[in-house]
Amino acid sequence: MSTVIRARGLGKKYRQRWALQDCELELPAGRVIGLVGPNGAGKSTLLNLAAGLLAPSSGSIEVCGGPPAADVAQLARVGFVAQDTPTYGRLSVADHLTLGRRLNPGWDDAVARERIDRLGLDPKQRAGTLSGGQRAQLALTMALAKRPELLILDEPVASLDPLARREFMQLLMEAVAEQELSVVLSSHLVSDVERACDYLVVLVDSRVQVAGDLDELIATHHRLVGARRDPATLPGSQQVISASHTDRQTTLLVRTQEPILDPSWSVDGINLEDLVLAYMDKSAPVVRRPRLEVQR
Ligand SMILES: Nc1ncnc2c1ncn2[C@@H]1O[C@H](COP(=O)(O)OP(=O)(O)OP(=O)(O)O)[C@@H](O)[C@H]1O
Repeated sequence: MSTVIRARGLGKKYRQRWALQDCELELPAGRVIGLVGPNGAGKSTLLNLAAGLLAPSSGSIEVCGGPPAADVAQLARVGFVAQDTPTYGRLSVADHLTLGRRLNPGWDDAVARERIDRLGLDPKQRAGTLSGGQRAQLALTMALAKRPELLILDEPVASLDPLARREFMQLLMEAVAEQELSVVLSSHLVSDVERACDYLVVLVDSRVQVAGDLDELIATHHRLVGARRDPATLPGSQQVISASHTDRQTTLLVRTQEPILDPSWSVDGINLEDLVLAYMDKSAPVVRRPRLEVQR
């Protein structure tokens, strides 16, 4: 398995406050990786470090085998769409493609034109007069036409309506099917991750809580419901991620590779939303639990 992003003890501090801490990641190439977490968790910070727009305060990060944005070749390997899907308001759609062609050695003009055509964008229209959804699509088209090895998307659909969001994700998934591409996509919408991603990283309060293959994570996490019990009495092979109790009943979310044989538990599978919320719960004090949007 080759690695597209490798972080070792990575941290970023703004003045006295850590936005990202002790980050250890080994993200596999050729996957669509969902980076999920509540507002302020550190997602943009991690993605900006990966894009080379920020320098680490501690540790190191490697992208596509080298330091981010270290030279022209490294810059060409990575396509980045920042959170506000930036475009040049006074330039037309066609001007954007000309700019892309001049700035990027591996630019694929056929891909860019075909996508603009398919999206029904008028090449003469200024980017400043496009709708939010069209601007996001233009930014994605620019990033894809670079033919990057890694595409980094920072909450690309956050400001889009559900239809524009779906169209954006559709275009992305088509591109992933057509090009050999690794994608890291941040979102606080579980539904986007569910639809698009096959690998998950959950980031809460500046720390990575869990990272892994999505199917494997879902298969190894279970909800246990039974008579009230101290979670500390569970076998060592069962890691308790979250626990809640009533007077008589205990509900746990546990991670284990092994079958749960204790007949006193009723055992259920979980979905992605349960998984993400459990890891948020695990890291957050009850009084200030972070918010995660679950939109369908
Ligand atoms: N330039 C900056 N100066 C000071 N603090 C910053 C700066 N950028 C981010 N932060 C802080 O770092 C923390 C992480 O921010 P970051 O933008 O990485 O989170 P996020 O998970 O992307 O949030 P969101 O989902 O709201 O975009 C937050 O507490 C934020 O206030």
